[in-house]
Amino acid sequence: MSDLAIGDEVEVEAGPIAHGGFVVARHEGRVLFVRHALPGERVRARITEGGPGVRFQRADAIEVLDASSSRVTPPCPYAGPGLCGGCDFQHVALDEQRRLKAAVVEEQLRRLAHIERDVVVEPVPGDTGGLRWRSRTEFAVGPDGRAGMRRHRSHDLLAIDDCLIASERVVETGVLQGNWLGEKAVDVVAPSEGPAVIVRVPTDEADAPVVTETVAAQALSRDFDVSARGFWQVHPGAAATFVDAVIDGLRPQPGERCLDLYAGVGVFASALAQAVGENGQVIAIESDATAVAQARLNVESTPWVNYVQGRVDHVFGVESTGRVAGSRKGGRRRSGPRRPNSAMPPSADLVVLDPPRTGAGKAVIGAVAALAPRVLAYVACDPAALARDTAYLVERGYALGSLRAFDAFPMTHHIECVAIFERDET
Ligand SMILES: C[S@@+](CC[C@H](N)C(=O)[O-])C[C@H]1O[C@@H](n2cnc3c(N)ncnc32)[C@H](O)[C@@H]1O
Repeated sequence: MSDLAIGDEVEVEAGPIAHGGFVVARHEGRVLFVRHALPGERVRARITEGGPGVRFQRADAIEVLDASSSRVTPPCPYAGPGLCGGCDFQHVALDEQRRLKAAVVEEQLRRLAHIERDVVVEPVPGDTGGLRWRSRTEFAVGPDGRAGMRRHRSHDLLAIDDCLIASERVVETGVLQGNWLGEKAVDVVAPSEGPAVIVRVPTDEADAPVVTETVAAQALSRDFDVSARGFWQVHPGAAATFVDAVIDGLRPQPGERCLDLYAGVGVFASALAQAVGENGQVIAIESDATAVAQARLNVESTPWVNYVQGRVDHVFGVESTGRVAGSRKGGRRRSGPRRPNSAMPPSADLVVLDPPRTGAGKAVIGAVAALAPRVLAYVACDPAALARDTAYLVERGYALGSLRAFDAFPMTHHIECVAIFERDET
């Protein structure tokens, strides 16, 4: 067993890409998760986390001894070992970033759901070389009041004078030149319409303005109001792309009953409402009170959408195990019987699930499957959560149909998938 300590340096051969954007390497039997390396490269890696006796350690590739042909000079001067914790793929050619992300989705599906699938990662329409796409960026504030980025897995602040993935409109607010002394962070939002806004976090968070975001999808073309601190896809092309992928996969018919779970301000609920018409029904569930208040206004013109505020597991009358997004660190969900909310129907034709990174979980998947929908669309920002929930859906008699993967977060390891599940009639 290796007894490497933090700060030690070793020469290693970089193996395959892993979930989280690291490559897997081995040193004297110990697994190293190495940042800033590419599969097949020989690198000098410095241990950054984990000491003797742990199962794996983290490391950063501080020198490339034998480079991959897919390696490029990072466009951003703040990307690299020990620097900004944001972008971890700036050293990778854009096409190869997408191949690596595809490999991660394939590997998670194989390992956690026992499904073999070739995945192709598509660019989001309108993407310009993977830079200047981020319409919402939260900057940390240092003790001197300057806004910047945190170093990887650290509270240390890196002062920056530009962020190449942030939209020009975000940077042009002057946020990086301002003095934000006394704030924990500043959030800058460049909505589809109106000027970019700066929100101080957390002092006047409660006063975050409402901004307008426009979705120009084939399935839907309209504006949505959303709090500047609320959830909205950060790539300007993403919301419309996901709406179209979901509607293409579900093929809603007039009069159908749909559920939109983890519904945010109503982007999928609204597209479903339009597709099923006034003889149909959409029940949308969202836990965040501000998002629900905005959603009710956003879907006002389609009164056949019923918004229910609450946690999806509680509304279904089940209790998920595991950590809840936003709960105390390490907190566990209580277990015990609950009653489903009276708004819950006995059956549904179509279901959209768009959970946070933790996924929906076995209990929610079980409750959804019990409604026997003919098709489900699962919008996933974490391939491991998608693969786990896929396994639960397969156990409940659903088969994975189409799977589309989108590069909605270029220059980072993150990816978004839209998976379609149909009842397995075989
Ligand atoms: C990935 S976002 C999707 C929002 C929306 N579908 C969209 O595309 O704009 C996940 C949403 O789930 C909400 N959420 C998180 N945990 C939840 C839970 N347990 N029950 C209901 N909503 C939850 C969040 O507030 C957030 O709005």
